[in-house]
Amino acid sequence: MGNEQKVNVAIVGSTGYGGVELIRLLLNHPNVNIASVISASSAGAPIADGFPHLNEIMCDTLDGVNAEEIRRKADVVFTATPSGVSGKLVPELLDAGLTVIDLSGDFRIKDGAVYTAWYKHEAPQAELLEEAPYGLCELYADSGYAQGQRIISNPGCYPTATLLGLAPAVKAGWIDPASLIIDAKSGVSGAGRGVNLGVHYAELNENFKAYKVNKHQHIPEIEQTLSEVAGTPVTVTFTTHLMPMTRGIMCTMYASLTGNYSEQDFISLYKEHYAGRRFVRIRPQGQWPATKEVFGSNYCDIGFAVDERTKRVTVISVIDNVVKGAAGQAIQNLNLMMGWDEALGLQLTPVYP
Ligand SMILES: NC(=O)C1=CN([C@@H]2O[C@H](COP(=O)(O)OP(=O)(O)OC[C@H]3O[C@@H](n4cnc5c(N)ncnc54)[C@H](OP(=O)(O)O)[C@@H]3O)[C@@H](O)[C@H]2O)C=CC1
Ligand SMILES: CC(=O)N[C@@H](CCC(=O)OP(=O)(O)O)C(=O)O
Repeated sequence: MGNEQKVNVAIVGSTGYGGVELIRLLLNHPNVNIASVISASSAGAPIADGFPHLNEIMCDTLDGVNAEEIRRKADVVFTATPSGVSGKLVPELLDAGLTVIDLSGDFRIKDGAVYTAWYKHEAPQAELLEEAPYGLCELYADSGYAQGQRIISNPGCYPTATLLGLAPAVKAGWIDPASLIIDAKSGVSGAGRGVNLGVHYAELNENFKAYKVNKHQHIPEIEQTLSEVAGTPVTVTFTTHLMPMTRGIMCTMYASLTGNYSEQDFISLYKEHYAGRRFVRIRPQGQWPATKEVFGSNYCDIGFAVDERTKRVTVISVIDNVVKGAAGQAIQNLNLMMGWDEALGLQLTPVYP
């Protein structure tokens, strides 16, 4: 495809971890031209000044945040901006005629009051919350949710790993939705590029800590989708931990079985549920995924253990938070929105070792 036929995209928040990963992935996307990389704080500087790994790969200068200027250069814009920022910026971008894929939490929760209760700031307008489909590709692609949309809300990193790991069993009625416990761990890049004491090297190295216990903003996002899948309100116990590693999320999830289902039954159920979905890989019996096995890729790997003694199943789900949990899934959403193969630009083998 010649450059003139490619879709021109812009990235707001291109100096953050999500934005810079979008750059890495989109540079290899056959149908996309990165027309503008945008920064609120460093406009005018060459992007490679702050990111020397882009030297001689990307010579662009950072643009400022101006909806009309973005529209002059691009058709689609990724907003890899903090929650609260996206909620205010996205309406301006839509008014300028742009199509938006938002990576923040601002458009995921469909009830504005619930959003405000968890995120502690005002929700975007209700019409936009309703308009923006929740882009969890493997759960909704068959409904054609993305095609023709002018805004898609990209799921959160923890919800992606959790929902892909639990939805098929909840939908099949094999686990009691009242019994769900999710023990989640993330690498520190999940907290973004900003510096604070909690992510300081000396605080995190050789350490492992829980945070936001029962207060994490991803709880309502997880409950919203599981309730929809179960057809009944679902609440979850969800505990997040920080791991001394850069990338990766592992969710270890526990649920009570509603019948005598074996590990092999779970493997068959999930393989059927995700048939044709290339980014979900179901592990064979007795094999549980590790974060390194998806590092740098758009895969979500899932494994199971059934405990006949306790009548519970343990589901283990891993993703790379920056790829499947953010930039990779956002590109998957772009592909679906454009009617392209969902894997375009995303056929990445995990980095190993
Ligand atoms: N990191 C991850 O693993 C994941 C992140 N997300 C979500 O994606 C979004 C981006 O996350 P991440 O990249 O990690 O965050 P970072 O903190 O690394 O980057 C955020 C970027 O937003 C830009 N920004 C801040 N304020 C404004 C503003 N007022 N207007 C325009 N741009 C602004 C900043 O750059 P500058 O000042 O140069 O403009 C910065 O580059 C967040 O909403 C996050 O919650 C979702 C899933 C996973
Ligand atoms: C390790 C770490 O701090 N992770 C972040 C994930 C934030 C995120 O992705 O935020 P939204 O999806 O809500 O936009 C956290 O736990 O808050």
